[in-house]
Amino acid sequence: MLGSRIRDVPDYPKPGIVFKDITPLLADPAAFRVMTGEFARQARESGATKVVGLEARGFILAAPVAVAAQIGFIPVRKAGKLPGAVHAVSYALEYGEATLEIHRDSFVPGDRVLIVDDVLATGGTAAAAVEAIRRCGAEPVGLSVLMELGFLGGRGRLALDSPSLPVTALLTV
Ligand SMILES: O=P(O)(O)OC[C@H]1O[C@H](OP(=O)(O)OP(=O)(O)O)[C@H](O)[C@@H]1O
Ligand SMILES: Nc1ncnc2[nH]cnc12
Repeated sequence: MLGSRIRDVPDYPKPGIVFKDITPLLADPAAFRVMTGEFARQARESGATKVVGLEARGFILAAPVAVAAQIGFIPVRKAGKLPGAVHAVSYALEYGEATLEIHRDSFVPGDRVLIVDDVLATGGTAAAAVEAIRRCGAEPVGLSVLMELGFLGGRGRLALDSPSLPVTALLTV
């Protein structure tokens, strides 16, 4: 049901990339509710005390999870968007390079953090988020994504740095 709401867009944003467009899913309230409920269940089962969303599509998915699971939402933003003191991590993703940032004071001691995003491709973005959270002194307890592009090896890449981090995908291609 969720898979039928994701649209393939060939050659976007670059030739050779098949872009997984989640906007049809976001426009379908039943599908959005199913997805949010599944992520919220994972948040509860992992004992997460915070949900991190990755700008920009990750924000849309993670914010309702935080509300449903009744835990705080923490934004990881692209460089230059957060007003406070930040930790910054640069990384490569399937179709480019970027720097993400997180407020240094995002967490309290003992916080357990579930990262929520739409797509796990090469794993560069997720690995950078894990590093940023750790630099803040908090513990990542899971990565939950809507769709994993298995052929790009993101899960294996994450396992190199974080062998015990549970990675859960609602859909895998
Ligand atoms: O596994 P990777 O190869 O790192 O790719 C996955 C990331 O790529 C996309 O983010 P993008 O930077 O395009 O941001 P957006 O949400 O602002 O479109 C997607 O939302 C993931 O965060
Ligand atoms: N193929 C893809 N589709 C959508 N988002 C992505 N992020 C990285 N690769 C992607």
